[in-house]
Amino acid sequence: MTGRPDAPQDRGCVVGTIFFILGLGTLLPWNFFMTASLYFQGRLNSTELSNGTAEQKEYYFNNWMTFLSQLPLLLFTFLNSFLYQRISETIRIAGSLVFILLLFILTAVLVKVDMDQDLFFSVTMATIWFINSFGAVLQGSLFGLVGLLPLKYSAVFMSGQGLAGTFAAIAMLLSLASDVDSESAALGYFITPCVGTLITLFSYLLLPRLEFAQYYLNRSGKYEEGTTDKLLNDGTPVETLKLNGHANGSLTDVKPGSEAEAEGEACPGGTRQGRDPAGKASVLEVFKKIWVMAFCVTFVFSVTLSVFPAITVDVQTSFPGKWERYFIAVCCFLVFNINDWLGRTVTTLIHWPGKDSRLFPLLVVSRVVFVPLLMLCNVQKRSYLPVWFSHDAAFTVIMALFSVSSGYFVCLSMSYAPQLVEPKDAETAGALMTFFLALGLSIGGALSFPLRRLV
Ligand SMILES: O=c1[nH]cnc2c1ncn2[C@@H]1O[C@H](CO)[C@@H](O)[C@H]1O
Repeated sequence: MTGRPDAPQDRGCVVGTIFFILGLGTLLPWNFFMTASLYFQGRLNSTELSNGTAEQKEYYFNNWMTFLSQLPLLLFTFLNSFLYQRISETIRIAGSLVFILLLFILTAVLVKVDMDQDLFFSVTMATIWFINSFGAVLQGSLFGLVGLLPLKYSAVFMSGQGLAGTFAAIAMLLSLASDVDSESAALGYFITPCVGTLITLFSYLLLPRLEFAQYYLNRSGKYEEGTTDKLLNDGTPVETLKLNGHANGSLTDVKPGSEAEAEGEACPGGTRQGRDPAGKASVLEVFKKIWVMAFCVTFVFSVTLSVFPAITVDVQTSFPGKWERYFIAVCCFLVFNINDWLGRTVTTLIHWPGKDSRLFPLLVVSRVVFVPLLMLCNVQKRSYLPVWFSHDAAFTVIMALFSVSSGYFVCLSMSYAPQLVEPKDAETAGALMTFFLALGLSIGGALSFPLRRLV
């Protein structure tokens, strides 16, 4: 670690905490929305009387939800990689958060509104599409932003994302244990993300006021054109950190200079560079430098989503009785999310294998063994495969290793990628990696259908 004499410190880890909240805030809403799928299905599957005969219409809610969440995620993370420079970062991030907030308020209000099933289905599907479109722009932009900070911050951001899943799993468990009706549970599932999104929005707006964030986030010159570029482009330490105002005025009153000691971590490229849009590498050039990490994140998520949750939710406990009710919530969702979070969080301390190591992609590919291992657990109903691991403990151990490794390798891939390019291209690298993350989620989700049939 090389100290930089002119780098301000992240006093009290405020910037770290903000990025943790931003991570949490990007995934919390959608995780809660998915947890409420029983409420949606309950509203859609009640029997309706039409032409005098009772009729139950099949909406294939889960399939549509998967499709209409993955498609905009792929589309908008892809578009964001190319177009992010054309729309100001504040608009992309704050704007997405505001729309996500409004969509959740709408969903919460609809809990209390009686509605024709077809209309309810259409409104819900449109909501799913828009939440994920804005979520994609939000994530792509934040991964770009966090790539400009030292490596540790990517890990902190992803750790926040991991905690979102754990919260959703705990909420699921609480609602199971407390026997609340599906309407009240749904209200809780939609109001919590409203509050979460508001906190996230305020945290984001605080960022430009912090010296540490200004120092790193302005290195790419995203807040200003012209003068600062020339000031910073020569790569020599700058005594006075002179920053222009944010394009929309939110970055002002920067205290000149920094008396702080080095934060203890080097910035990605070691030299400060200003932003010169014309000097940025093309998306293809950036891809050529980060393709190994892009492959890794895609592969890790493809393996993870190919069995979780589609196959693991069908595992049955070897201890019938009261435990049966909680088994999936605990051993599938809680175990996955806690360990996924742990795996992400340790990368704030451990970075092994290194970003150029061949062992890294090798370990990522070797995670494929978890697919047969989980298929050989007590998945019911099954047609072809034998049960090798019928005991709950065996399933839990396999799940724990599967999810720790998922979180660990995803987090390292996402953190390493911006370090493989010049600082001016770190934002493009982060945005592009978000697309590959989404690609992994989609490939995994698609593979889960044939794999489930193979069990
Ligand atoms: O939109 C997303 N962005 C980033 N990670 C996601 C997203 N959706 C799901 N996961 C991640 O996929 C794994 C299984 O659910 C979890 O690690 C979760 O955090």
